[in-house]
Amino acid sequence: MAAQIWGSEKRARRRREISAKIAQMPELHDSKPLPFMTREEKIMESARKLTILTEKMGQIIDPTDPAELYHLNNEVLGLEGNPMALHGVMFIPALSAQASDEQQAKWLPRALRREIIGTYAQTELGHGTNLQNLETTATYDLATQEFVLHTPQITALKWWPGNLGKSSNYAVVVAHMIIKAKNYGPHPFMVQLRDEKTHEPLPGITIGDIGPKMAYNIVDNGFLGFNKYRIPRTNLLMRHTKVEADGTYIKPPHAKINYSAMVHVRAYMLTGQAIMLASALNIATRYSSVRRQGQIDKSQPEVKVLEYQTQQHRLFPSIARAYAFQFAGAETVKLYEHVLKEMKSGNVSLMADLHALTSGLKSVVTYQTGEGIEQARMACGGHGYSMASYISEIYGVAIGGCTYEGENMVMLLQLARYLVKSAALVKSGQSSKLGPLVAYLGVKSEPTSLIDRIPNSGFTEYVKTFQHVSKRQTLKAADMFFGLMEKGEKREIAWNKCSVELNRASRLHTRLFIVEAFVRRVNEIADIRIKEALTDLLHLHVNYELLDIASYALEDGFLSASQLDYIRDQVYLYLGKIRPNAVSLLDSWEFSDIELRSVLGRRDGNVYENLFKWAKSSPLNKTDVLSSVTQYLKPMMEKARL
Ligand SMILES: CC/C=C\C/C=C\C/C=C\C/C=C\C/C=C\C/C=C/C(=O)SCCNC(=O)CCNC(=O)[C@H](O)C(C)(C)COP(=O)(O)OP(=O)(O)OC[C@H]1O[C@@H](n2cnc3c(N)ncnc32)[C@H](O)[C@@H]1OP(=O)(O)O
Ligand SMILES: Cc1cc2nc3c(=O)[nH]c(=O)nc-3n(C[C@H](O)[C@H](O)[C@H](O)COP(=O)(O)OP(=O)(O)OC[C@H]3O[C@@H](n4cnc5c(N)ncnc54)[C@H](O)[C@@H]3O)c2cc1C
Repeated sequence: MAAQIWGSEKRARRRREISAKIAQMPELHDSKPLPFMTREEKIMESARKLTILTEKMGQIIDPTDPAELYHLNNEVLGLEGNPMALHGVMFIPALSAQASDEQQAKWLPRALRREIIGTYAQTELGHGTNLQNLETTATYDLATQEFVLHTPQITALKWWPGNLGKSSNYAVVVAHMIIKAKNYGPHPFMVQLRDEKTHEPLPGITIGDIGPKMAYNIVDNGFLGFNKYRIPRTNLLMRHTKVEADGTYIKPPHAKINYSAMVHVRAYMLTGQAIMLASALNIATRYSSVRRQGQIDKSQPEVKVLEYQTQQHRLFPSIARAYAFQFAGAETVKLYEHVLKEMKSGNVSLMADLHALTSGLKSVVTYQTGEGIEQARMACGGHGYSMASYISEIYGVAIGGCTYEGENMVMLLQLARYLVKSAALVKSGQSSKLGPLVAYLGVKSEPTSLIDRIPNSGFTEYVKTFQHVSKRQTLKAADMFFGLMEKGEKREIAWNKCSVELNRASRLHTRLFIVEAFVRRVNEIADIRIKEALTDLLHLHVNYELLDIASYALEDGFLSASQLDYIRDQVYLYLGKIRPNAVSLLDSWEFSDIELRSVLGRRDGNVYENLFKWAKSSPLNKTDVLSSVTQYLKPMMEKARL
């Protein structure tokens, strides 16, 4: 199963080898539990381990393999981030995709050797989503052949970029490029921020940390201001766009090609989210198979809480989602790598499809991951609320994904643009022009769903039902939009008035893609036992998801009430079938105790002993009487007794 999850036998084996090596290297372990550290201590601890990793990485992993690097990061540095999180996730990808060969030769080897630390500075205090209204300017000075970076007012301060505050000395900075008083829109520039020897900010740069966040606090998200700060013309990233010495602007082959670093993260973060969801579920499911509370049959002893149907219903559909996201994520990364290769050689024809797909997936996956992790936390009762479970930290980090790389509502609306264009093709009889991901919009469906009507139809009728509701909602939202415009409404106003319906269409389309990715994977599996276990999980997935969106299929009578009862019964049937495999389905992700960082979810299952040991090690318990008591509470009580 691990081979299915991680993509191959080899990958699963390598993960085990890497975990085993790390287990033997105490210098790479947390020196004490992270929840007992201050933010400063965590940052220090992370930098310590990061430095050792830079020295020893080659002994543990193949540093050119992103999957091995990601696993190493998760084990050693953990999901709360590290001082170079953005260096690998955005800085290097931005340089790789957007710098010219000459620029790459100059900067990439230095970045890869970690001679310099970089980040991606785009968002500002006043604007994140609306890139067209960013305020930082890069004005070309023809006389010196330099760009002058400037922050005209407080709202133009860069705000949020990870590791910008304290760790990075370089950044890819996005600024509006102005040449001879003409604004060419946002463009990426390579900018040195700090002196390479002293790490002091360079003159003209104001920089710092934005303060503690809901989670992800090892990362020093930062602010940055420029006071007429000059960089050479050749620091504009020039793979696709060029500015010649005389100020001549050569435009890129696609207007949004400079957005590729964002698409990179959107494509890769899906499996990252799946891992966080599976981690939380692993903790909760292990704990639920140890925790005994109450009886189902009063004549019998107390049961493991995992025997309760409500507990299974809380956890198992999310287990199915974690697998589904992992499989959909693997497909998306493949597509991304393909499009990136094409893009580098000038073929931009697939960019719109990739953008639409990643925008939808990013939104649905992060939202459902958040839901699933929070349910996992509640499924642990009181102990879920303790940092000993570590689930609240996992939640805090994962939920950030709903906001970063494009706020979810906004990204759903990006997919909706693509769906509306596709709907227009269908309506004008040009269905043959539809891309493969939306081809179903042009296919006529049966008048009613055939779920429960055709024996042994596998998952076909489910997929057709998802296609039907997605198509119907897309066409309905598009009709609403076109209708408003026909009535004379301005395009943007009409769009806003339909945006809730449009986003519903985007979610349904994305959920269809996820279901199809799961079906595709299960169909490929040769090992009969693995296929059986994943088929059960897929049954739960399609029935649970369909029940969740049933109103769309009921409103036009595509599903009947009796079919809905059948679907509901299937959910209950598969909850029971999955119960014996539940812990194994999560243990198959092979998270080590080091990586999971959960006292509650340790592999040994000694929950109570581990919790008591953990509580005793709390810094508050170093002394029996705290100074808060001697200084305040004791005098208060004494005064009251007089
Ligand atoms: C094995 C694993 C290995 C590695 C692991 C890697 C990753 C680990 C996982 C997780 C990451 C962990 C930690 C990182 C944590 C945080 C990092 C966070 C970073 C950031 O947040 S960076 C800042 C991100 N900011 C945004 O995302 C801003 C969002 N806004 C936008 O993107 C745009 O403004 C928006 C909304 C798309 C609109 O753009 P614009 O106004 O310019 O365009 P229009 O709306 O007018 O649209 C015009 C047209 O262009 C199309 N389009 C837009 N974007 C794209 C694109 N990217 N590609 C192609 N086409 C695009 C759009 O659809 C329109 O087309 P149309 O006219 O409809 O045809
Ligand atoms: C943990 C974390 C890490 C980050 N890391 C980085 C980084 O490394 N580099 C970087 O540059 N940035 C980073 N960011 C910033 C992040 O990319 C932005 O916060 C994000 O893009 C959302 O933009 P915003 O904050 O401007 O939200 P806003 O756009 O102000 O969103 C506020 C509300 O307005 C709604 N809204 C906005 N526009 C529209 C619209 N057109 N239609 C409908 N609704 C709309 C949104 O849906 C939301 O409900 C990070 C953020 C976080 C939380």
